[in-house]
Amino acid sequence: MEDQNELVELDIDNVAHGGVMVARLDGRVVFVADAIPGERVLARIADDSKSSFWRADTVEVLTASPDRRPHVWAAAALERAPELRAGGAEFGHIALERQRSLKSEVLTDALRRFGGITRAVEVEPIGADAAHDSGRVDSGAAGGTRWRTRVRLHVGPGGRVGPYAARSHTVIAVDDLPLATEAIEAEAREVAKTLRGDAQGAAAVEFVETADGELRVSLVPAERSKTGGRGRDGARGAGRNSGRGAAGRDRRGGGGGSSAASGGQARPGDGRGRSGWADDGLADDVPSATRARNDRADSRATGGATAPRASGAPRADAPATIVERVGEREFRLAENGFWQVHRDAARTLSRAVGELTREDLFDPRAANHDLYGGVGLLAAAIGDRFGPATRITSVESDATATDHASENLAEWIGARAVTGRVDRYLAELEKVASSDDRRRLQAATMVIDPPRSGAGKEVVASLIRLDVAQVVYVACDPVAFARDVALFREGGYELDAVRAYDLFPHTHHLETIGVLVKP
Ligand SMILES: C[S@@+](CC[C@H](N)C(=O)[O-])C[C@H]1O[C@@H](n2cnc3c(N)ncnc32)[C@H](O)[C@@H]1O
Repeated sequence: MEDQNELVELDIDNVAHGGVMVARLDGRVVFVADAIPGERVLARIADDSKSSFWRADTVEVLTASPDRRPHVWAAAALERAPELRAGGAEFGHIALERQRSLKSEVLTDALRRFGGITRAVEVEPIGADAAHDSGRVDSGAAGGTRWRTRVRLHVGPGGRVGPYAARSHTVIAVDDLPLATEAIEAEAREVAKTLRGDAQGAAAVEFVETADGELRVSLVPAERSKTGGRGRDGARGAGRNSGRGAAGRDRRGGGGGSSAASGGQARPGDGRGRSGWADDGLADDVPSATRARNDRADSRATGGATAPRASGAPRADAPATIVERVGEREFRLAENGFWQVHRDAARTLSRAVGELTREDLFDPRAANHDLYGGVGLLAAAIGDRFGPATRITSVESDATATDHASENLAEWIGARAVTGRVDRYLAELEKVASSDDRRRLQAATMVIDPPRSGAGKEVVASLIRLDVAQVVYVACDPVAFARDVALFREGGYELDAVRAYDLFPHTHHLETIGVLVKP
């Protein structure tokens, strides 16, 4: 029997959820990183502690897939020792089209195993990667790069700034950040130089570039970084010093983590692991010390690259408000607030939600909701699609986001934003709803965009009991989505339209939108 660190030859069978591939060794499942189905690889056993499955890292490709490409990020390539490969681009060695077909297999498999539905769903490219299909010119570079407008890097020993290595918390040095916007990459380079030797007590650095090119940088203090920042689930965490440019600002990521939960049996991880800048860092509660820095004009003057600047004046605790844009519409949000990571994601999701919501089931005067609403992005998409008379309530656990949602939705007189946990909000609604309320809820469209763990039993059960007309479900985890779909099906709903988007190229992540209706 092989041991950890032993080299084995493996034939790669298929893809698992979580960015790893499946091989078998003496009948045991082995989850293999940096491989492609159809390949034969030499792999090093990295974890043999579980009886049901092992993990391994590819060290050499013996028979290459025709879809193998030079890794989009040298820091994550096979040429590096597995423990020094950057995390957060676990599909970067695969042709983009094949990446999408692998994601499609994962979604299709999840729907079949967990949702009881046989339906193949294509994963569609977005932004510049879709431009050749649509004829539309989008921002960002093609080839799945330069889309990440939110990045978290970590500070290691000696003030080394970099991503975590894949599947570990080792901070590794990198020369570039090809998935990040060019401005973030340039800024990260400067910040890394500044912090080298004097990390200023920071454990992480978080970067945001807004739609208007404003760059915000935050230092996350060591004492608070362990509580994380905010992932897709919006969990609160780290405090930080924040400001525009060179050291002081933050945000979350959509891609990320060496997640897993392969098609239902053995699982290579918990699906929310952290790796590299894909670890969704989003911090809160910013104390003091801002570094004022490049604004858009500065960025332009320097071709997007921004020079470092010494720390500026201290600032108040409250995070600054930034502006993001979807088409002509502006969204105000806290600099550390949730916003989609890919520069074209907000637009893609807004459009998809508008298009997929069933018009025949939509009643503008019903008790429509945008659950897990953030700053109101999807409520606005519904308002834009169905007009000024649209009634819609956004429910969001983050009070600052709710305040911003109220502002962002101000043009719809029937729109309001509520701070609360969705499960509690719905439970209360069930308790207090009058018969008129119940009729309005029965006619309602519920947009739900929960964290990676999904809406879960309680929320789905409430929506079923409220007997709502349709649920437009935006999901960043295909397995959690499929599980919730199964619950809806048990409650008499069926999955109507479903589409999926490659919002996180070169990672294993994908976004799915499904509409659930009563047949
Ligand atoms: C995936 S984001 C979606 C936000 C928004 N729909 C968008 O696209 O910008 C999920 C949001 O849910 C919030 N959230 C997480 N758990 C929640 C809960 N149990 N109840 C209410 N909101 C929650 C987070 O703060 C975050 O803003």
